[in-house]
Amino acid sequence: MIAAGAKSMLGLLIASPKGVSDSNSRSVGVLRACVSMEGSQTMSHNKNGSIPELKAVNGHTGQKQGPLSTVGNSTNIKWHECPVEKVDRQRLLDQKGCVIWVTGLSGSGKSTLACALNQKLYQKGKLCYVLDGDNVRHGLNRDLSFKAEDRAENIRRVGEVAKLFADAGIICIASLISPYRIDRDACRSLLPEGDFVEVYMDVSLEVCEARDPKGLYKLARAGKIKGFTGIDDPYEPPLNCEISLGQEGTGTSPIEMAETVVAYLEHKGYLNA
Ligand SMILES: Nc1ncnc2c1ncn2[C@@H]1O[C@H](COP(=O)(O)OS(=O)(=O)O)[C@@H](OP(=O)(O)O)[C@H]1O
Ligand SMILES: Nc1ncnc2c1ncn2[C@@H]1O[C@H](COP(=O)(O)OP(=O)(O)O)[C@@H](O)[C@H]1O
Repeated sequence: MIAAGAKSMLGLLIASPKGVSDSNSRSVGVLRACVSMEGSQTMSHNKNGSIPELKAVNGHTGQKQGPLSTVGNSTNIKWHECPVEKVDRQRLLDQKGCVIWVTGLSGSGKSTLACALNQKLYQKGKLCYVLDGDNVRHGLNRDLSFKAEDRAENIRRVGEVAKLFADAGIICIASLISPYRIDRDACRSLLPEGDFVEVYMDVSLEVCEARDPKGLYKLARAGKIKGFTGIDDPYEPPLNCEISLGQEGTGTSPIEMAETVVAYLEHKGYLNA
């Protein structure tokens, strides 16, 4: 996709996470598309074979704007603006950054859908990243248990990370049980209207329990796992999600479900800048 001139270089660099939500719940940028060109070398990208012009070139590498703020326990902080903005990254990628939030019981098919969707979008040349609950608990969230406040913190962190990916212009697929409505709604409120797409895996407990691919329901029923979602811990289904999958009469294979989500994204204009 990227044809670089001999001495040109394009990198997606992860900058230090300075971002916090301001009062407008503005998207935060920590992924910066950095372009370095030497001499007359040029880089080509996108359909026209050229790097899109920056929306606003202000001749400096960044500046701190606005008054000092206090956000949570962080005092005397200032927002740092960069000349490369979300809109520029989106034009580079020819897509719009957003969060596909997949919620449902354990065994409802969240991870399977996330991977099938990632694959479909990849085949369309779209950049995605999957944040899977199980996987994120291997690293960033390894300090969290399954008690209610830790699940809330799990969702909050993944919501913030997903917001950063969306700000990077990436289609971020977050697949977590995320059992509590209030936590999912808090993640929704971090993003601009429309950029949070809640996908509910509407698969009954009976079906999930019959699948039981990890044997966890069996352990929970035997009392060997306490506080298991659906057994002795609650799951609150969404009231107003964008997409509901898994009901009788709709395409229920992972591929059909992924196609439903792709069609939604296409219809809403997320697959073009
Ligand atoms: N008590 C309890 N309740 C529910 N799930 C449990 C529990 N203990 C371990 N697991 C395993 O952890 C996976 C869910 O992690 P999540 O981060 O998605 O959960 S949550 O959103 O914080 O509720 C979940 O993975 P999935 O089956 O992919 O959903 C389980 O394998
Ligand atoms: N659409 C589907 N139809 C039938 N079985 C599915 C479907 N999606 C996933 N599965 C199966 O259900 C089990 C749980 O899927 P998984 O994606 O791991 O769920 P979750 O991430 O919600 O725990 C796996 O054995 C998987 O092969």
